[in-house]
Amino acid sequence: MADFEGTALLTPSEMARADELAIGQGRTGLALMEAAGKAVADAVRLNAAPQPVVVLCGQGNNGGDGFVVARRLAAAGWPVHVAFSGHIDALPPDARTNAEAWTGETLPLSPDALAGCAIVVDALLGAGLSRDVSGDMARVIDAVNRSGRPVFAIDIPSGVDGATGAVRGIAIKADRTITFFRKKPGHLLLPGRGQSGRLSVVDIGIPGAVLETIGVTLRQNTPELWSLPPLDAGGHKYGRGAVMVVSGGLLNTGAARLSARAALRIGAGLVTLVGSRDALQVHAAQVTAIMLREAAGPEALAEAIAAGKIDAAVIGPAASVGETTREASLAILASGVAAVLDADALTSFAHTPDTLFAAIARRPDRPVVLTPHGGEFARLFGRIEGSKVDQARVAAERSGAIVVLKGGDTVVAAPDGRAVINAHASPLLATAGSGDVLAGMIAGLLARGMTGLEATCAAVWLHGDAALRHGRPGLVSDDLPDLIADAMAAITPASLR
Ligand SMILES: NC(=O)C1=CN([C@@H]2O[C@H](COP(=O)(O)OP(=O)(O)OC[C@H]3O[C@@H](n4cnc5c(N)ncnc54)[C@H](O)[C@@H]3O)[C@@H](O)[C@H]2O)[C@@H](O)CC1
Ligand SMILES: Nc1ncnc2c1ncn2[C@@H]1O[C@H](COP(=O)(O)OP(=O)(O)O)[C@@H](O)[C@H]1O
Ligand SMILES: [K+]
Repeated sequence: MADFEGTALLTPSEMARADELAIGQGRTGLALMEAAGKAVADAVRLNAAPQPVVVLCGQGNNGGDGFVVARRLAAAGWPVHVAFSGHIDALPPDARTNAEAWTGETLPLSPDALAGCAIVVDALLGAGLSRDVSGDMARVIDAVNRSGRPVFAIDIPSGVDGATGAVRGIAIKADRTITFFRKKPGHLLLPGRGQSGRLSVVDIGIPGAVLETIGVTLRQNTPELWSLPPLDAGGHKYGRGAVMVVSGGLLNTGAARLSARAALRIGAGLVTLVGSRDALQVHAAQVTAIMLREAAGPEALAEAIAAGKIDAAVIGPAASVGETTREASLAILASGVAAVLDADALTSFAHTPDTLFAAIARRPDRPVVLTPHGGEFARLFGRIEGSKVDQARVAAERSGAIVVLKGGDTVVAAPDGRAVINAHASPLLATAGSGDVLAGMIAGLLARGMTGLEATCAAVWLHGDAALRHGRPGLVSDDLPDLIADAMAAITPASLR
């Protein structure tokens, strides 16, 4: 995976380390704080003509940034007051310096401090959030959220956990969040993403090189992380890879067909639906470019894989839960082709996850991708503590597979600990069958020869992009495969299409 550092996500403790490293290289904490406060003050000033602002300052360096914002807005002629409860003496040194430099009005931190202000700057809590918000601070946050006034959050909306995106008790609902150096997982994971509003990242003078020392393993999913394989002028369909999708039975064929259409659209050279004769008769009435092959039972599947020179297989969409799907999944895994296990294939191993993980471990040379939504994840992996990123990472390590923990904040994790958060998606995807499309897209890119993590991240991003392209209500999963072409075109230079 390309190492594009702009996509790096830093947990609050990694950010503190970045801060330390920058200070070790000659920056001062005070200069970083000044740059942070300036960036926020500039964002407020760009937004509107001067109007009354309240800056809510907490007891740490986030509050220190707030005092810088207050000073700078006041110097620019804006009416500003600060709301702060606590002892200036108890502030960390840089925050204290800035609190002492503030010569304007300071009110106690309470909902009354909002009176008469048109804009709120939230500098209550940032990376130092360490417990649930309660008491006076909770009351102020509640009053801000009810006030309807525009809120600029410094670093992260107060009350949102920067590592997990969780709301700790209560959190500011910001219109804009200005963070420093790099985004934090809590800006992308839900519900934190929803609390952050429009997010901007500003450079405050921390050198990018510190990322190498920190050893970042979490990134945001963007096209900078992967590239689609170029088409070869002399290429033929076999060179673009063959995908097999295992069909459900007579009355459950639609899901596999969605996967197959998606695999073909994303560029696999050949796609074959395999299943029982009666299921194939239904498919035959629906598909044209997709091929059909009768194969019932694990031996027949293995033969179909060999005969079709299959590169990647999908099993799970409406496959039915139980012995048949379990055995078919094991046959696919034993064959050594790249495999995407979705939906019923995952649930079929709910009581025997170790059988699945052992089958994956037997052929470590090829990628296996598991694509559970939250329910399927819990059935297969049980309860795992921590953030969505932590959970996906533990599951990937335990299973030896790339795990796609789906939802509005899909996390992709690899067994080696690399993980990616996807925020490029639309809630329109919460519709029956959209996961089946994703499974087919991943398989299509695996068949085209992309590595496991790159294929998976690319498919997740393009899947989200396809839904965003629909651009209006009423998306059904049948629409998605046909939107993939435009999604791919938008990131492919014309010369390579
Ligand atoms: N790391 C960096 O590179 C930089 C950090 N800066 C700012 O510094 C912030 C981090 O500063 P700090 O580490 O001092 O942390 P914070 O300012 O986020 O807060 C720490 C303080 O809040 C208290 N606290 C924690 N949870 C609480 C809760 N639920 N209710 C009430 N009080 C609570 C803690 O006891 C501590 O006193 C960043 O978010 C950013 O805004 C900037 O000044 C620029 C540079
Ligand atoms: N609110 C949401 N915002 C963005 N994407 C979503 C949202 N809800 C679901 N999705 C995506 O839609 C797909 C749904 O997959 P899944 O739950 O397996 O559905 P199905 O089994 O019906 O195909 C996943 O890719 C998931 O990440
Ligand atoms: K904040």
